[in-house]
Amino acid sequence: MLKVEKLKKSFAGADGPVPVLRGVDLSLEAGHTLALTGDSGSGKSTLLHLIGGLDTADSGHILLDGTDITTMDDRARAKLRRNSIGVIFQQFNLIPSLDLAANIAFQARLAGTYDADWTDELTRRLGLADHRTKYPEQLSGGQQQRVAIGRTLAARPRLVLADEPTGNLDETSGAEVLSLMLDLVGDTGAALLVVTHSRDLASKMERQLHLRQGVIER
Ligand SMILES: Nc1ncnc2c1ncn2[C@@H]1O[C@H](COP(=O)(O)OP(=O)(O)OP(=O)(O)O)[C@@H](O)[C@H]1O
Repeated sequence: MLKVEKLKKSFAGADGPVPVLRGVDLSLEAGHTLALTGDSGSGKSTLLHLIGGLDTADSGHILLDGTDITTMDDRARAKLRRNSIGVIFQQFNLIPSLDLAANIAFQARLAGTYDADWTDELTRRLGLADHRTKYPEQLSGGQQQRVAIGRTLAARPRLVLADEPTGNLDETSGAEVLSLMLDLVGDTGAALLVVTHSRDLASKMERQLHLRQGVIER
């Protein structure tokens, strides 16, 4: 479902462009999970942003179910992002003026895929049912992380991209949230790509790839 080919990306530096991704190749099938590890600054988040359509590559291809998103215009990419790709950021990005229930429903409503039963089930399974009317600032970090996961999965994306999804949680709640995320992703048949520093988290994914010096280590 996801195929990345010869992907390159540089950022402007004081002495000219600094290459971050030097030709990344990877693939991920529907219903499967993949961990991407690599040293700090190796380009993991950059790669995730490109796959998520949040930034554009210098060259190479990103195929989502056969459609090349690198050749799409901004509007088409935004639509694809809304309808097919779910991104879970480290910093939650919840909407402060919306309560928990509205935050969880937000993306699904935008995508036109809101399903009240599925959203209720997600809210319950994420252990958030008693907090529906609370606002983000009234929630703990772990609860906010679970809302961010719920919001993404409520829209039933085909591809879920997660950047350190348990980075702000202690070990026990991190493990709980991860196993819940794997169950929920399994239930929706989505593909999951997780960027992480944690070997433990990476080992819970079916496959692990390591990014080093701008390429996937073989
Ligand atoms: N918008 C930007 N402009 C300039 N340089 C950038 C930009 N985004 C990232 N970089 C640089 O690209 C490199 C890779 O950054 P990236 O955030 O992708 O790494 P990472 O592997 O996710 O790191 P970490 O594990 O620390 O989060 C870094 O050297 C960073 O400074």
